Amino acid sequence: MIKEQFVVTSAQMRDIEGRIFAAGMPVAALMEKVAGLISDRLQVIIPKGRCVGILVGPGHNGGDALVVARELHFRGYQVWIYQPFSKLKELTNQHFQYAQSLGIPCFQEIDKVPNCDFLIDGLFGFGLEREITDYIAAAINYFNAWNKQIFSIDLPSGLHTDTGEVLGVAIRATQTFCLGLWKQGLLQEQALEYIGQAELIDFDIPLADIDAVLGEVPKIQRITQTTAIGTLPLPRSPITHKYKSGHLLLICGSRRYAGGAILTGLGARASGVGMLSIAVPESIKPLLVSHLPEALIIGCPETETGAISHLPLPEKTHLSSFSVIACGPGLTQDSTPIVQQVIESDVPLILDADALNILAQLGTISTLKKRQTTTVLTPHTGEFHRLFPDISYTNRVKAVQTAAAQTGAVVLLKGARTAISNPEGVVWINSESTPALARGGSGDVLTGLMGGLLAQAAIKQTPIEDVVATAAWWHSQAGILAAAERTELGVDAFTLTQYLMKVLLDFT
Ligand SMILES: NC(=O)C1=CN([C@@H]2O[C@H](COP(=O)(O)OP(=O)(O)OC[C@H]3O[C@@H](n4cnc5c(N)ncnc54)[C@H](OP(=O)(O)O)[C@@H]3O)[C@@H](O)[C@H]2O)[C@@H](O)CC1
Ligand SMILES: Nc1ncnc2c1ncn2[C@@H]1O[C@H](COP(=O)(O)OP(=O)(O)O)[C@@H](O)[C@H]1O
Ligand SMILES: [K+]
Repeated sequence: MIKEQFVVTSAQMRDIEGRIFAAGMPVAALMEKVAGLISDRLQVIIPKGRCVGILVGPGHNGGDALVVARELHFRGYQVWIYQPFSKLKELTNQHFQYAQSLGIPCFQEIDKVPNCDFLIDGLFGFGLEREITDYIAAAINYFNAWNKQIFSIDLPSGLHTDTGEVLGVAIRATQTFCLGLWKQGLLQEQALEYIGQAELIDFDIPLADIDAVLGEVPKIQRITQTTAIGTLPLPRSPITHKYKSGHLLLICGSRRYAGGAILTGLGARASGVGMLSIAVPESIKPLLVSHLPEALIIGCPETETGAISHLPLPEKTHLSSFSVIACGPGLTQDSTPIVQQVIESDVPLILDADALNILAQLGTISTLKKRQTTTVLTPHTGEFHRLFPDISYTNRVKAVQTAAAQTGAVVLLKGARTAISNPEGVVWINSESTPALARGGSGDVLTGLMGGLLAQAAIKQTPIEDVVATAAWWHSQAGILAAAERTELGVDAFTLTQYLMKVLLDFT
């Protein structure tokens, strides 16, 4: 595990830091080390000599900010301090006294602070536990209204460390310097607009202390390039053959949504899967053949609305001849029998889009209870709510953990920060993506890509949730790459499929 992978709650961070102090590291020394690292980063970002306003809170977040204030002051920046609190923690108070003794202007009244272009937010860190109110809330609104660059220490002040919820009001940061280990709240979708650009400031927390605190609880991890690349079916064995690289069956599409079937097929193609079969209604079979000549297109009998009515598999090729089945994109809700059939099969299964809506109608938990093999659900928030009406997804980490535990499935909740959990509560969070993906069809691409990767993973016995996480990472990295070359408006789902391969060229 690399530092960038760990994700902690405020309680876990408190325990980890507690071990460091108990081992003899003086708190003041750690504060000096941490704030020194932040000062170094800021001196690279903020032009020399500029005016910098330091917002100081009552706890050690404020202590960090005061050390930063002192360091920038000595480096020639025009520093002032806003510190409206009457009761400061001991160490914070000492730093405050020293800053005043250096002649750094300090203000307690908000309307006295001079204007400046850069603010350092050291009001609250992972010690914030209750709603921010009255004059502190007013101050945060006041500084947000300046629309200047704000650099937050550890977390934007006002965000709940674990859920990312805004506790009354929160600083809208341009950049957030997260200290030591990623806080869970920074990886939650609802926090995104407050965090700005987030980066980790590593202050050499010993792995032994991390393991001692996180060891026994289910891991909540951040997907990184390292973890994702490590799960890819690369390099290939020189003596492999097409049946050793998995056989994926996609069941998708309808007369109304032919495009969804094509996009899912193209996502699967990009995964490198050895054999690809795609079951679609007979009437759109020619279309699929023309887009995916390498795939075996199975034309299915269709309902009068043009949905798949059942699989016409010839006797010899029954479902269990496939490594994985991915079912759902573009099916419409008129294809319940086929969804029931695949759920009742003993083949590893991905359910997406309309297959999820049908599953919700059939009864999520009761229907899936019968399954003994791998099931992956890939809802977006709307589908999630239909599947699990009683699970709140304010804390998306808790939401996927609960849904996975209830169903025994791996649950991927799509969004700006996609979260994945296995039934034991092991969570992956995809912390890098792009709003360019927020377009119809990009989810279909993910389903195909994921199906292809899972079909290949069966060979390597890779944990299912690791493969699902790699698919989410690969998919969003392709979106990021495409957006960089074509802007965030230029990533339609078909284009996205064309960028999937470029990602690997960049990273392998
Ligand atoms: N552990 C370490 O030594 C290290 C910590 N580090 C740094 O310290 C940060 C953690 O420090 P922390 O624990 O002091 O908490 P922090 O967030 O600064 O302040 C919370 C204080 O605010 C108060 N308060 C809370 N809610 C409030 C509200 N709504 N409105 C008003 N007041 C409110 C509350 O006081 P209370 O009123 O509850 O007595 C509490 O004392 C961490 O994020 C990192 O930046 C690093 O330097 C590494 C070494
Ligand atoms: N704001 C966003 N930022 C980053 N990724 C997003 C955002 N909104 C949606 N996505 C991603 O785009 C895809 C949308 O999938 P989905 O909603 O299923 O679309 P569709 O069903 O139309 O294919 C998902 O992978 C999701 O994670
Ligand atoms: K802060």
